[in-house]
Amino acid sequence: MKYTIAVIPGDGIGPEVTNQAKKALDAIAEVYDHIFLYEEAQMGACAIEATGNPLPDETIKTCKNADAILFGAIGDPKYDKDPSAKVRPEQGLLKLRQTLGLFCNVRPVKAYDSLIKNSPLKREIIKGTDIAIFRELTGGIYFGKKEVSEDGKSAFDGCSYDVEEISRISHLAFKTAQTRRKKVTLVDKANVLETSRLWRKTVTEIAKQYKDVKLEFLFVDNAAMQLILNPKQFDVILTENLFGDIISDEASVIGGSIGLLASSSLGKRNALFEPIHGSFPQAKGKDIANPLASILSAAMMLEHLGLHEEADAIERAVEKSLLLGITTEDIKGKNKYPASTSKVGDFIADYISNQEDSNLNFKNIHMGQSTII
Ligand SMILES: NC(=O)C1=CN([C@@H]2O[C@H](COP(=O)(O)OP(=O)(O)OC[C@H]3O[C@@H](n4cnc5c(N)ncnc54)[C@H](O)[C@@H]3O)[C@@H](O)[C@H]2O)C=CC1
Ligand SMILES: CC(C)CC(=O)C(=O)O
Ligand SMILES: [Mg+2]
Repeated sequence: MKYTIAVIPGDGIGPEVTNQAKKALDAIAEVYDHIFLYEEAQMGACAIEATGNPLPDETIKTCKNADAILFGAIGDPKYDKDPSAKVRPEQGLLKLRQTLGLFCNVRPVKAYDSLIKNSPLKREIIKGTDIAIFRELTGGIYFGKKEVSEDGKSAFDGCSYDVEEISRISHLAFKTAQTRRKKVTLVDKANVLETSRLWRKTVTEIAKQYKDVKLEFLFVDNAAMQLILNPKQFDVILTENLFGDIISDEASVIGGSIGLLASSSLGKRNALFEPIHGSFPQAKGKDIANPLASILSAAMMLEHLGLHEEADAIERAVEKSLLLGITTEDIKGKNKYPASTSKVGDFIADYISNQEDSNLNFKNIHMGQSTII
């Protein structure tokens, strides 16, 4: 089959990690006889430099016409250091999510057995953790009215949600829970916020349609603590935009690194796949960033396209790389011969191409010094 994939590499490490995801997809295309047509588009700081606009119309058009969108990351210190900048890379991403109506951001978090021994968290606490975070992506405070007073001495960010915005993601969260361990935890701040009280009321009503799913509530401050103390209590976490953004970065510690966490952003017509991390500018051009979150985002994209076997093939390759220690320094540490970004990508692609060959000798897979089997 032929698929058109809009690719938005973005800024910082975005292009490097997206290139590795494309290597994995190219290997899949070869093994499973597909054609992936990549249509590259600009967004973020690079788009501001080139056009003055963080989300050019051309990018929106490319995304709308594609079967799926693969995105790297945006963001640049030039804008982070300048609070008065009126045009910012992040506006591009927010506008794309809003324009395409990508309201449901799914962020899976799992503890890989092969990484648990190196975790700062206790083995018995994280072993077996498997959480799906459902983060609302086009509402809440990120999209509310913003104001700065004329004298610059006060600022305002409004947060609003309506029943429809809460309902559509909640149904997806409950349906997913039905295929998993049948539990949804709504994370909110309903002891303080009106928007959170609307979430509780709406989700409680919706839960009546999913009687086989248990619904629990946690305040976000407690949820942040519970994630570290007892992450196995969670199956599906359902939450609003800001809370989901924050607790998913926290939850990535359970997974071993933020460089491992992939996500899908789903709308009615379009779907975008991206790592949860940002543009990690300190690593730009150094070939040290972990590409696995981007590669696993490509796997989520294949799953979305109905290519289940192909998605599994990528996941198996990722698990193998973790098992063999063919990993970047965020997982391995700087002093233990970490593999570079591109070497990890090469390994994943080679493994996909050759995994049917049970006699594959991993020592020969272009890993140079990082081959330690
Ligand atoms: N979806 C997106 O495009 C996002 C963009 N950003 C933007 O990214 C820029 C940097 O933001 P930060 O807060 O520093 O977040 P970040 O996620 O880029 O980096 C935070 C830390 O996570 C680690 N990290 C991130 N990605 C990694 C990878 N692939 N491999 C290994 N380690 C990794 C690094 O230790 C890094 O210092 C900012 O301009 C921000 O606005 C931030 C979050 C999401
Ligand atoms: C860069 C922001 C717009 C959002 C963010 O941090 C995220 O989606 O993870
Ligand atoms: Mg974030």
